[in-house]
Amino acid sequence: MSRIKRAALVGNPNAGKSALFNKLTGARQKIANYPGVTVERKAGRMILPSGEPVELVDLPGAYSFDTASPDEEVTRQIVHGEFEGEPVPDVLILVLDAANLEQHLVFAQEVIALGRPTVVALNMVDLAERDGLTLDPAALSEALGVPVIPTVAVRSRGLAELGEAMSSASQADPADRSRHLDHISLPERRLAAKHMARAAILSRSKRAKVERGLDAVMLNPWAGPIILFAFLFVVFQAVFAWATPFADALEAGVGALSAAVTSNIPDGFFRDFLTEGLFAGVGAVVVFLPQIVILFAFILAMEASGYMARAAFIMDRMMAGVGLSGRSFIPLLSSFACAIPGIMATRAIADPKDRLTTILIAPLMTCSARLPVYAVVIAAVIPARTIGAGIGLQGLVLFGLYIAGIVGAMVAALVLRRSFTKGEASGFIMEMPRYQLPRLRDMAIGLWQRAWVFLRRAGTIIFAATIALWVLLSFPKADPGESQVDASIAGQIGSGVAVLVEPIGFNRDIALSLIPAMAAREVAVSSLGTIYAVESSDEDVVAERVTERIGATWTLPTALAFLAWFVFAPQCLSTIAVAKRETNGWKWPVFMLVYLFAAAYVFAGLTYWIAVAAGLGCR
Ligand SMILES: Nc1nc2c(ncn2[C@@H]2O[C@H](COP(=O)(O)OP(=O)(O)OP(=O)(O)O)[C@@H](O)[C@H]2O)c(=O)[nH]1
Ligand SMILES: [Mg+2]
Repeated sequence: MSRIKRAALVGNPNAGKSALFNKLTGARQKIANYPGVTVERKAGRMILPSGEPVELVDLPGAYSFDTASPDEEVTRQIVHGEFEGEPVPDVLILVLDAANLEQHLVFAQEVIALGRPTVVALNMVDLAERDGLTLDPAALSEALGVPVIPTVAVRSRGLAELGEAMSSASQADPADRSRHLDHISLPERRLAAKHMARAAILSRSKRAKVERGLDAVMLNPWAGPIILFAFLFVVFQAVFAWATPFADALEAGVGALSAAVTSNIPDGFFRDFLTEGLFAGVGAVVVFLPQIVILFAFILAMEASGYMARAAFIMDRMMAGVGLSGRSFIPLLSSFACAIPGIMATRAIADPKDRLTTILIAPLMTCSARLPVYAVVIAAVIPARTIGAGIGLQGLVLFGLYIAGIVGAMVAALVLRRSFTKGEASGFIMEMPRYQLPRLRDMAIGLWQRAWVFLRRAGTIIFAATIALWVLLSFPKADPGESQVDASIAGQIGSGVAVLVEPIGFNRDIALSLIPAMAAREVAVSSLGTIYAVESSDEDVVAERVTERIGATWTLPTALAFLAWFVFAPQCLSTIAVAKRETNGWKWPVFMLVYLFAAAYVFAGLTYWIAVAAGLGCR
């Protein structure tokens, strides 16, 4: 008996490959309802019903083996056994969207023509049923010459049968598989797909399509953008309004812990480390967990429902205006979470210059690491009141900062496309995924993963950068009456840097916080927390909240300039590292650093001087 060692999931984008992969291996790969989610190979272990272990590889979706984009190239190489260090898979699991059969059968013929042991997972049969389709898997199997197993990946339906079919497929006689599907042209494949789909669909009820009605509104050239804009507006209102009670509770918790430490641990190095470094510093970032969770709840719902691809479609026209296509929109929207997956997602963009431009502007999209920075300053200097119709002023300012990032990105793209990455905008074709209600379980897992990422950052990079700063702030010890910050090594360095940033309205504390914040943006908040705690430790044992100190010591022009700085400043080492990897060298990441820092300096300066000129400087 021949044993299967390796199997690979292939198929069109958004067929449900990763959903199947997760169920078969117990992994938690990202799945979302738009094409181009998976951009690199991921391996996991599945156990066949016979007890045999198999290495299963999840691949990026592809439309054809005539590859256009870097992610499709990975799929082509692995399936053809050309991927370095990876033997050719023993069995291919060809995943088809049952509700989109005709389109998916075009690439399916190319896969089957390879003549390798293949099993078809006819996935999403639940959606096909919802659309009123009755399918005949046997007829499809007959037409394709390979076994066809109906599955519903997200409900684990059909998995055992799929496993059985994999075992027998690897044992089938190779002669059975020669279907002579190769050497036929694309138009011929399209025609054959049409016939096969017709034969496999037994009946099609005339059920009214909810989708079409919905899309008539969602994709309408007038209503579409208004709905998208309104949706984003609600998101940022919610980030402030809904999070407040939770954030307050967390803040009280951190305060109570700090107070408990102060009263139970004797005065000294260790106590200062806990209260000034850990609670005042790292704690100042952790309290933004509720905001992060709310933001991600919206992003995940947008991804799962199928609205993400609609948003890309709506934005395509505007993107074309700056020389990009709607293709760039999804990587850019992913960058709202974090620029790293955003930059990775550009692998789905075929045109190299489109892709490079998108990588270069991705850091301008407001990532979730900026949220604590924005939120802390907004809470400190913008009054928490409504400006009528229940619209919160703080949420409005936050929304404005996100818009500033988007506008900045568009202007940057416009300039880049006429200079460094010159070229025409390429066309945009994307299939619209079906609308689906987000599944609660998937949402919960997604939120948990994001919360965990945030907390892990707090416990690692933010912790390390803050503690390093705290140590530099604590030595040498100040003489009585002298400020500890002024006396410390960090204070000396801060005063040096302050000379550079004073023209744009930054004070010494800001200058000081910007240096460790090169590691990650949130470190600006934890650093300010630690700086203020060190400064106030004599009078006030329990650290004062950062927001109160900022409100009391910064002028409004300074606070606004600080916000403008963070719209542009590329303060994230990991983003630079990923940009280096994805562009194969240092040239573009260095370019990115230079242009973004220059923009940050200019715009922070402009903001400061305009605000001062407008008389906002008076308290
Ligand atoms: N209703 C239903 N939804 C499914 C099924 N399988 C997957 N989905 C959903 O379809 C969407 C796409 O699933 P993915 O697993 O990300 O698709 P993929 O083939 O990996 O897509 P790419 O990585 O872009 O190539 C997700 O929103 C899934 O939750 C299914 O059998 N039924
Ligand atoms: Mg996938």
